[in-house]
Amino acid sequence: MVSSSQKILVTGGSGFIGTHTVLQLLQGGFAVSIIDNFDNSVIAAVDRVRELVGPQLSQNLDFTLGDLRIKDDLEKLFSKTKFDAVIHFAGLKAVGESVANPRRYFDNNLVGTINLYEVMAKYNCKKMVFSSSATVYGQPDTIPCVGGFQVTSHESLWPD
Ligand SMILES: O=c1ccn([C@@H]2O[C@H](COP(=O)(O)OP(=O)(O)O[C@H]3O[C@H](CO)[C@H](O)[C@H](O)[C@H]3O)[C@@H](O)[C@H]2O)c(=O)[nH]1
Repeated sequence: MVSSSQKILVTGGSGFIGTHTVLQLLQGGFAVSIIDNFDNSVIAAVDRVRELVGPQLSQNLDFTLGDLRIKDDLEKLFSKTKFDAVIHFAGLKAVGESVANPRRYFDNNLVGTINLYEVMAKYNCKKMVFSSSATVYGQPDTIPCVGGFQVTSHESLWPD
């Protein structure tokens, strides 16, 4: 493995924003672990990241096929690796589907995130970047949204 300063767990790291983030992290000298259940991605996305960073930095990337709803999947990861931080992208995000099937969204997004927090706490991992959504701002008067915007009443269950 190439020398790297910190180890970051990226949940949902084979998804759209996840792969871009993993690429930047590897190029920035971090070691990265991805956990993803391939609900909305494929292994080819991880292979492409490896291709882009090259064989040397690829040694700093490992992948686990796992599901945040299954706490044991997280336990296995955290018990063998000390993570400096977690970046959490593993979530479902189709607004229409979240209204049609709220239980699926509750399980994936809420239960998965609670499991993640609990296992992080157990292993004393205290840094988390949570990827939220601009939909928490409803229909803002101006774009782009910035952090100080008021969070409004939501138009669907999903941002909640
Ligand atoms: O329970 C789940 C649900 C999803 N995933 C994975 O999470 C990744 C999510 O990536 P997508 O390409 O579907 O989504 P985006 O990268 O575009 O979405 C990102 O930005 C969204 C905001 O717009 C949300 O914050 C979301 O969590 C975050 O991944 C996918 O690989 C999917 O397989 C899991 O591993 N577990």
